[in-house]
Amino acid sequence: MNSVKVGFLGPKGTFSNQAALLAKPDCVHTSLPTLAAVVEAVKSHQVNLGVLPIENSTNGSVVPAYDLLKYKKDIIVLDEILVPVHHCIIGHSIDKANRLLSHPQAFGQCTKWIKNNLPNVISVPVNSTSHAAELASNDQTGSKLAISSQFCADTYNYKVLVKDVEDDPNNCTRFFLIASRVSSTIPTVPECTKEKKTLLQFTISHTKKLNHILQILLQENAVFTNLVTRPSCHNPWTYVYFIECVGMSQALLLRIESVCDEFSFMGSYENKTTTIA
Ligand SMILES: O=C(O)C(=O)C[C@]1(C(=O)O)C=C[C@@H](O)C=C1
Repeated sequence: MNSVKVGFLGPKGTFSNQAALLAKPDCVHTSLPTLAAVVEAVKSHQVNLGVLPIENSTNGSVVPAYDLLKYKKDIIVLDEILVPVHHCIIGHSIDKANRLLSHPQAFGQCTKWIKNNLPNVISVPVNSTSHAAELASNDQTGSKLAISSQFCADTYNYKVLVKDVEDDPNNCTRFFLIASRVSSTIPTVPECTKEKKTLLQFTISHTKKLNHILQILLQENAVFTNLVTRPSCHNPWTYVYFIECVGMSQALLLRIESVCDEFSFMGSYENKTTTIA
């Protein structure tokens, strides 16, 4: 066990906990109550690393995670971690239930099962799948169910009523492994190379500059793997852009930066999702 601390959205038993164990099995894993607490713990060096759910293959971008990365020049992404996500129903009784608890992302990944099996049950969003499982398992009235994981059920010996309720059996969530850009214990300035995936964050003075940036990427055969926009929160209908692409180079970074108002190279890491054929 090494002394490097990895923060994750807890309590223990979340998919974020699984991501931390997958990425850094020999580190100290620190449970935190919210995604904001994970980012803050990294920034304040309470932990050396953090895992942040960023995108699900069924439900799309984890918007709160992107909003936590907005304008954060002191956070760097060191890696992406893919966790297969199989949801189960935890609780005491399907028939008595009138509330279904889980993380909001989980509801969006289990829409078919919920519609077919619990059409009249009220979905109640809570901070994480393991918190949901704790509430449902401790509810003696039997009125609460949770969407959570077998990992969580095994961790606390909770009762699993139904397995694999996700819409897509290939359901998978992508996590960023984040660190403080100014870290004494972690090498945090990954080299930007053509083979790796690179994450950039920027703002532009006019949307037509996005065309220019796309043209620059096209000229250099860089391949887009993801593009997310979030409101700038400075002026209506202006955005912070997060782009990931393979084939970035230092020279390309400088050309893109010259077009942007604000620009941040947020990290470069092994591409685990996109075949660049
Ligand atoms: O609640 C958890 O178990 C989490 O780790 C969060 C989270 C997410 O934010 O997407 C992670 C993976 C799943 O997609 C469901 C929820």
